[in-house]
Amino acid sequence: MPKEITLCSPLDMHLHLRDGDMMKLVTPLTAETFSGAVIMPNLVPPVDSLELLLAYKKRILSSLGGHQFDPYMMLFFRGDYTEAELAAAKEYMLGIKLYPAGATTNSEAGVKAIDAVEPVFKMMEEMGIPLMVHGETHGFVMDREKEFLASYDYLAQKFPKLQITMEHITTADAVALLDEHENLRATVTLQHLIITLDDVAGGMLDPHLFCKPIAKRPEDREALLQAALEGHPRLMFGSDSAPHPVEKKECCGCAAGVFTAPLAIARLAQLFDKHDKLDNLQAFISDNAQRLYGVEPAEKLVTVANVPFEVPTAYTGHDQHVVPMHAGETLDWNVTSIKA
Ligand SMILES: NC(=O)N[C@@H](CC(=O)O)C(=O)O
Ligand SMILES: [Zn+2]
Ligand SMILES: [Zn+2]
Repeated sequence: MPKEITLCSPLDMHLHLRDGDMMKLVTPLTAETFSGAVIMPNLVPPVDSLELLLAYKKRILSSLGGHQFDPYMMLFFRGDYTEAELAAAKEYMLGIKLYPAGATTNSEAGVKAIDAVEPVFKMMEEMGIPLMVHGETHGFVMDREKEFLASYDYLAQKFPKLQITMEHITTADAVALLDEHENLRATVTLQHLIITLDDVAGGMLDPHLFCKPIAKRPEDREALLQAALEGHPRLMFGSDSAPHPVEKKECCGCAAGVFTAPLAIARLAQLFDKHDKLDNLQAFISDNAQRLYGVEPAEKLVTVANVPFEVPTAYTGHDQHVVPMHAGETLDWNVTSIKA
C-alpha cells in the first residue's frame, strides 16, 4: 500500500482566478481539490465595489464545473472607501486587499502613500474587516519585502485590533516579524517553499518561476519551510497561483505569476512527507485559516498518496493555454480520491 494522507477541506488563502475564458479554464482546477479559496481582486478594472464583487462572485460560481467550492471574496483597497460602503460589503467579503501602486500585476490602481489611507485602516479595525497586503516597496528587487516590514510593524502596533495578513511572504525576516505581533498572520506559496532565486535566474532563465515577490535566498526558503512544516499557527497556505497566457510568460517582458493550482496539494504532500511532517499539513492547508478567519468550509475529503503524477506540459481549453510549475515533470505524490 502506498503511503497516504486524507486532508479535510483544503483551503487556498491566496488565489487568482482571473476572468472570462481564463477563469473558465482555471476555476475547476482549484475547485476540484480545494473546499474554498480567497479570491484576489486584481482584475482590470479592479474589484473595488460591492456591485463588482457580487458580479465577479457570480461569474466564478458559474465556472466551478460542478465542484463544491466557496470563493471567499475580497475588495481591492481604495483610500476613499466610506464607512457605509464597507458596512454594506462586510458580510460578502473576507477582507480587503491592499496593493502598493505598481508593485505587481494589475496594481496600478493601488495605494500611492500608505500613511494617507490610515482612516480606512481605522474603519476596518473598528468594523472587524481583515486587511491583506502585497507587502513590497519600490526598492531594489531583493529588498522590497524586507523594506516593507517596517510598515507591517507600524500598522500592527498602531491598529492592534486590525487583522493584517502579510501575503505571500518570501523572507526569513517576515517569518520573524510574524512572531512579534498577535494581529499579524501570513500566507506562503508553494514555490517559495521550494525554490530560490537560483531556480528563476541562476541558470537558464525560467519565466514560469518568475513571480512577485521574487524568490529569495536559501536561508529565506529554509525559514519559510520550517515555519510551514511545523504548522506555525499564524501561517496559512496561499498558493498565489497566478495564471498568465503562455505568450505573456514565454516572451520578452514576462508577466509575474506562477501557476500551481492543479498540482499544489500533491506537491505539498510530497514536500511535507520528505521532511516527515505530513501530520502538520492539515494545519497549514486548512485548520489555521479556519481558525484565523472563522471560515467554515463545506467538508471535502481529499486523499493524497505516494503515487506518481505526471504534470501536464500545459492546461488548455476555452481558447487558453497555461503552463504550470513542474510542467512535464513527474511528482511522487498525487491526489487519489476526493469525497465532497
Ligand atoms: N504574484 C505574482 O507574481 N502575480 C500576481 C499578483 C500578486 O499576487 O502579486 C498576479 O496577479 O499575476
Ligand atoms: Zn501580490
Ligand atoms: Zn497574488
